[in-house]
Amino acid sequence: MAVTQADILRALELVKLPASGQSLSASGRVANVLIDGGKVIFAIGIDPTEANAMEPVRKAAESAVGGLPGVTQVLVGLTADKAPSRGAPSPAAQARQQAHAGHSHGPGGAPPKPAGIPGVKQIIAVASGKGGVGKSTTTANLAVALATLGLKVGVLDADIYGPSVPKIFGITGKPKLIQGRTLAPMEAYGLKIMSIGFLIDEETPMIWRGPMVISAITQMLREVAWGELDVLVVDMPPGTGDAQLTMAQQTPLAGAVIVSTPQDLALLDARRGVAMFKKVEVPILGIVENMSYFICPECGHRSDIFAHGGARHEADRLGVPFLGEVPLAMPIRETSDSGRPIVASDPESSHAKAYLMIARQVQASLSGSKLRAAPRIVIE
Ligand SMILES: Nc1ncnc2c1ncn2[C@@H]1O[C@H](COP(=O)(O)OP(=O)(O)OP(=O)(O)O)[C@@H](O)[C@H]1O
Repeated sequence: MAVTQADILRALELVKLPASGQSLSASGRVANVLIDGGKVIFAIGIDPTEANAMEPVRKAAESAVGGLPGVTQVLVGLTADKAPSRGAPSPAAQARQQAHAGHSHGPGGAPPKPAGIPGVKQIIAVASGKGGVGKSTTTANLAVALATLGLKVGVLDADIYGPSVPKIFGITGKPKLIQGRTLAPMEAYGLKIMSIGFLIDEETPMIWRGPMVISAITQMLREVAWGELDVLVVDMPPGTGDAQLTMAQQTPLAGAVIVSTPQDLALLDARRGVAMFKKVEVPILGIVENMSYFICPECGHRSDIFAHGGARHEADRLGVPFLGEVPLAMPIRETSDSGRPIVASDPESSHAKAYLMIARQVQASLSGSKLRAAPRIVIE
């Protein structure tokens, strides 16, 4: 007999919340229950600050529901997309409201910063205000370029909506479990690589991917044997919604690179991206203008099809560094889509040199910044 929502809630009565001892079913935190034959997927609503404390609850919920007759697979995610049922809005929602209202955090109101990853010196995010602007291509080439400069580099593909890093690096297969829950990262071009694409199957419904962000990012950051890294480059999900904000809050970021194309609409989204990171007090390392101008593959002629230079202008306006421009060029697309990022496969090309210039600037600003310090809490 197929499992029902009532069966699931009954099983979750046995799972207790650490602080109150209340049962998970009674807490009203269980949301987005999807039942597909023997497959059960649901989310547990939390404040982003509770992510670590609620991880054991998530695991207990998974095993409680996994024990029900007829259940073959269970996926449970912690989500801050939905405010928990305690009346107060989640910090993610508060931050978003403040972003709209143009307020900064009040006294003591800065969100607590997550702990760093042992062995990983600095973590940077590559983000974009909207999809399809070349964020993953930039992540991959920037990572190879940073390695070319002599750094030990890892790449974490946290783009829950379209994990494309495995394809860009030509990686197939699954990472190996090396101890308990710890995964060995995959390797390519001297980089350590982990992707959300290795952890969720392609059929996971889109609507459920947002709620997965906290548990997915926690797992990929803390349950992967990264070893010693100078820099871990995180390919963020595109956009500036709650999922992205939560991820920016939950990751101990030293800074963020924003990728934009030169069109006005993309720049508007890039501005939102800058605002999002500023809101959670992550320094903006700079803006990259991708697909800045077009190089004709036949004659090498350059055309500024989108009136290039918009991102440089926008960076000036926002008072953040402009890191450089990358042309819309066939070899970039071909190498990226065939698993050989151009900085690795044609390091002497002008395109690879554009990424190297960006990497040099990123390295320079990182060497001037340590991992984010804990926030200063002011009590007035
Ligand atoms: N500078 C460039 N020149 C030519 N093609 C490019 C360039 N940058 C990216 N592309 C191509 O554009 C497509 C989208 O790029 P990519 O996947 O990097 O974007 P994205 O912003 O990460 O997208 P998504 O939001 O879907 O994750 C890919 O086919 C990629 O090869």
